[in-house]
Amino acid sequence: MSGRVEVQGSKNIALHLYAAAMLVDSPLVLVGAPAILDTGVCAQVLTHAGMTVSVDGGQFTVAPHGPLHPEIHGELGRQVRTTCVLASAVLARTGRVWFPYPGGDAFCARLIDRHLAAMEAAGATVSAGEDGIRAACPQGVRPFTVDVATPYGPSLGATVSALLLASRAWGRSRIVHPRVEPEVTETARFLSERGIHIEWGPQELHVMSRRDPIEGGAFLVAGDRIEAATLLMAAAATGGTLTVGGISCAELPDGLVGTLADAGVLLADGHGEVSMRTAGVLRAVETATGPHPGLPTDTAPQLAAMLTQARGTSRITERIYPKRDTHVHGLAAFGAEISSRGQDIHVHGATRLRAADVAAEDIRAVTALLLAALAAEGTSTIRGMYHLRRGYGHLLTNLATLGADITTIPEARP
Ligand SMILES: CC(=O)N[C@H]1[C@@H](OP(=O)(O)OP(=O)(O)OC[C@H]2O[C@@H](n3ccc(=O)[nH]c3=O)[C@H](O)[C@@H]2O)O[C@H](CO)[C@@H](O)[C@@H]1O
Ligand SMILES: C=C(OP(=O)(O)O)C(=O)O
Repeated sequence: MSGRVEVQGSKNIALHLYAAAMLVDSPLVLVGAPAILDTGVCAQVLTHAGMTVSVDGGQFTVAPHGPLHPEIHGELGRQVRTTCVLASAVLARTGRVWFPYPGGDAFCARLIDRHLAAMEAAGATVSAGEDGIRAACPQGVRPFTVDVATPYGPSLGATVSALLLASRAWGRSRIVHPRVEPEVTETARFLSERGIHIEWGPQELHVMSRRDPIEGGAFLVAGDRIEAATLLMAAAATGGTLTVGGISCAELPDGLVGTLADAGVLLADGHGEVSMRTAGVLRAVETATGPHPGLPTDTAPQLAAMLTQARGTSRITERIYPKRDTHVHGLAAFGAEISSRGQDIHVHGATRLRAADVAAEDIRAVTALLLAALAAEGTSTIRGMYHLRRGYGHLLTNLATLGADITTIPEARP
């Protein structure tokens, strides 16, 4: 598959900005909002909380009017991962909130204790029930110190929750062991541009907020580095060449660029685009996911699919989640020599994949299976497109532009 395509705005950056949007006191437009199911769900969450929201042509427009309803809608909140971050914004604004347990991909336990610790540190009494969690601080949130480290490294989501709480805590707050991922730095840039003073130390983040209104204005959502990685790997797995617009090499994490280079996938920076070619047959790699700028955990399933076409035995070690391997049995159905043991996934190649009928359980697993189907001989059927639509707006159209022949069949939602 070869050609030129554009990535849309980043799913995971946009999802955190939708939460930050609940802090503004005047209209805000997020430009480049991805056309994904999660964007629609967040728009409804904000509407339920009392904001006026419209989503049109990549513009997510939000206007506050009056006090917020202190609740994240139960059914909606259970559909996205950033529920605690959305709840932190409501708590920061109203001094109370009820929210359901988060949704998102269920590839393993995804704990939320650090989000709750940030709420408690900001003065809230937090009580967890069967259906959801209530947090209340009738006097409003106050400046605080919270450590967002977990056994798997600092939490990205909890860092953003703490940032949002600190932005309305009127004083100086400290976030210890923050996660420095683009989702965090872009949310911090959004807040800084709106008058929240943020200082980055080696192990700490200091946030100074004053009682001034937080103005909306406009903010551009950065390109989706995970979608770009998915497209690059799809082209590499099928022996093609590709140019991806809407992103630059500087936005691709070093761990991703280095792993691709080791596999023989060479990238070159253009003007706001990345070009890719392969240096002969793909080679096996030994790599591990890790904090930014390491190899993102959200690219590991697609990488496993690409490595089925690489000569030798590859090893991908997962360091963010204890186990993220729901793609492994699906790839094996295509004839891939792949196994999962503890945090390691081994792939032996190069394998001539054969068409398969498979079902995917989460967003990156579904794209890994799609990559395998494109590299395989024959026509495959992949179920679970709901997961794809949750995070990719026009991946199928992009793949078709590059030469894939894909037909979508309506299926019931899980
Ligand atoms: C640091 C990192 O790579 N984060 C990834 C994580 O973000 P997300 O924000 O969803 O997850 P976190 O960074 O919060 O979680 C990372 C790890 O910490 C644990 N944890 C988290 C919060 C908490 O309160 N307690 C706790 O123990 C989680 O179970 C997980 O093992 O998943 C997203 C979707 O795959 C990815 O886009 C992010 O890149
Ligand atoms: C797991 C992911 O998403 P979520 O956190 O929304 O489930 C992902 O983006 O790879």
